[in-house]
Formats: sequence, structure tokens, C-alpha cells
Amino acid sequence: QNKMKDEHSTVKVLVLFNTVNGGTYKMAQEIAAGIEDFPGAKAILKQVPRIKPLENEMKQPFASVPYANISELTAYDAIAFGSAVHFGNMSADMRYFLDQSVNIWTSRKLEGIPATVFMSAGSGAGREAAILSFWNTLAIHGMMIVPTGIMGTSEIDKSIPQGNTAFGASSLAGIPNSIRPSKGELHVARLQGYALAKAAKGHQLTNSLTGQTSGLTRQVSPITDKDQKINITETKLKELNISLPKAPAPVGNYKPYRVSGKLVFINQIALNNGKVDHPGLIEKEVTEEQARLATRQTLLNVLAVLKEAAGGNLDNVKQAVQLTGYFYTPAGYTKHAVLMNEASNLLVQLMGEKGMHTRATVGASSLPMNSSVEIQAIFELE
Ligand SMILES: Cc1cc2nc3c(=O)[nH]c(=O)nc-3n(C[C@H](O)[C@H](O)[C@H](O)COP(=O)(O)O)c2cc1C
Repeated sequence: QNKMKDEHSTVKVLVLFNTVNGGTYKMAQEIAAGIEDFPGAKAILKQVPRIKPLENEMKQPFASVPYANISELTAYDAIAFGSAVHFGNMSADMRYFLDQSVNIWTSRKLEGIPATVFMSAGSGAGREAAILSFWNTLAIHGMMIVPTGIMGTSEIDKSIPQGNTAFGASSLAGIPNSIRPSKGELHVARLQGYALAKAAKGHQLTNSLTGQTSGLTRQVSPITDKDQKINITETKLKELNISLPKAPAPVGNYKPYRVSGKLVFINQIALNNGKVDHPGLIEKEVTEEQARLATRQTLLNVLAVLKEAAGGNLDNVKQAVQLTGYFYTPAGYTKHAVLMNEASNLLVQLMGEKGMHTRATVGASSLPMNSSVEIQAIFELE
């Protein structure tokens, strides 16, 4: 059981490199040593496969280092990437290898996994740019990039050129008459390995706290209009170029609305600034078009009152329930539905599915203040 516990707490860190002349391999070994300086961390050295084999590969000191396959990238707690600087970039072998990680990328398997970059250069031309451009790929994978900052620089011999950068260790393999990597370059690489192992341990601990295994730092539902506090109904009102009237004041001993449980009850006529719009008997004193305008005004009054009832925010309305339209019509009139559609359509335009309602329409022999229309409305609040 203890062995199992130890295995779980070990952090496995891949040191993945590509080298031609061996400079990056020497840096990789030091990065690995730095990783293993961290208690409970284990470094695994691997090379990226080559596009074209090296002629003298079997004689090289790195010949025995196994080649990695792309799918194993997801099996580690952290990865240190090492490459020769080729024209201010990572090597073509490294690029080709990473370009095979599209499936890993789209399944977000490396997200949040700590990563760091080290390099071997000749003169050092463009080495910082090479590390930074390497970071692009790691950032697209969502990896947690570990830089070197100024770690170790106070201890290194500044009387000779050194390859250290604030982004990752590098070596200047092309400086004549000097042993490379220099002690200073190795020192920074070792600290970089340690910093990566430390980040890997932190990541492993937070993963175990949140019950995750690797990658996919978090899945959350997308942000909704509600989260963004966008007032959907007000936005829609603007879109429809509607400004709500002032809620008409009651003209008797009653309330403009009554909330019962979550239901709101409202009754309105075609009042507009204290006067009734298009009053009179439909078809005799009021045309169909005028009756429709009066119906629209009546619904706007209903909405103005509803807004008050909903605490000043129409988004607090869960749904419309029922509309009843009364129309001042002559006996035998049959086109109530045509007039009432003016109200129903506007409500659905404004609130979408929430605005759908049941409906009744009635002809009346007279209505208050000679209004051609009256609407009774019931809504449900959130
Ligand atoms: C195609 C090619 C391009 C190179 N470009 C650069 C460069 O831009 N900057 C630099 O400092 N060294 C450059 N070099 C030199 C290598 O970075 C240097 O030899 C380094 O040690 C290679 O790492 P390795 O020993 O791991 O193969 C280049 C070498 C090659 C073959």
C-alpha cells in the first residue's frame, strides 16, 4: 500500500529533446538532474523521432536515448522541451513531431500541464526568439509555461559569454575555445529542471484535490446573457424601437396590479398621457387600423405596469399566462382576433417563447372612458 502511495506521489517529468551535435542532449541531462533534485520527482529522457536519420547516429552519446511517440505526451506530470536553435526557431524535427499533436490539442489533454523550454545555440543569435516562438505551441496547448527569470544568474561567471535567458536556459555551443555547455549554462538548466518539477508537484497536488487526472483544467457552462447581466427585454425593446409609457395611475380605489403568489394581474385601456387613444365604437367611429393602434397602446400600458410589478426589470417575468381582450364593437362583430393579434404578436416579439399566452377576446357594448379596447393580463414572475 505504501508503494502505491509512493508511486502516486512521484511526479514523472519528460525531458524531450532534439539534437544534431549533442549540445541540447548535454543541456537535457542537466535539466533531468535538476528535476531529480526535487524530492519525489523522476525525469525520463527521450528524443523526438527524426525526419531523416543521422548518418553517424549510432556513434553519438545520445544514441541510446529512446525515441518518444506523440501519444505518450499525455502520460507525464510535466514536460521539458529541448531543441537546437535552427534559424531562430526550434528544429524541423521538433516542429514536425509537435505538429502531430493535433488530437491531443483538441481533446485539451495537455491543458494546465507545466512545460518549459531549453535550447542549444551556436553563436546564440535569436535564441530568445527561438524559446519564445516555441512557447507559442505550448500556449496553444494551454500548457502552464515555466520560465527561468533571473534564477541562477547571480552565481554565474559573467566574464565569459553565457547563454542564460529569462525564458529558459540555453547554451552557446559556437563560442571558440570554451567548454560548452559552460558551468553557468548548466547551473541555470539545473535550476530550471527543479522549477519545472516543483510546478509539476503543485499541479499534481491540485489535481488530486479537485479529483482530476490530467489536462482539461475545467469544464464550465458557457456564459449566458443572464450572467453578463444584459437586460434581454430592455435590449429587445430598443431593437423594436419601443419606449414604454409611464404606467397609468389608477382612477379609483384599486391598484394598477396585484401580485398573488407568483402571478401578476393587470387591466388596462388605451390611455396615453391621460387621454384615451382612438376612443369610440369600432367600425363606426374607429377604423380597424385605429383600433389596432389602440390595442398596441393598451398592451404597452400593460407592460409598463408589469415592469413595476417585476421590480423595474422585465427580465424578472417568467412568462405570460393569459390575455383577455375586450373590444367596443357593434353587435355581430367577428374580427376581434385580428385586433387582438396586435397585442399577442407584440408580446411574443418582445419576450419570445416566454411571451406566449392563452387568449380570450370578447365584444363589449361599451368600455370605460369610451376606450375601444381593454386588456386583462396575467403574467408569472420568476
Ligand atoms: C540549420 C541550422 C540553423 C542554425 N541556426 C542558428 C541560429 O539561428 N542561431 C544560433 O545561435 N545557432 C544556429 N545554429 C547552430 C546550432 O544552434 C548549434 O549548432 C547548436 O549547438 C545545435 O544544437 P545541437 O548541438 O543540440 O544539435 C544553426 C544550425 C543549423 C544546422
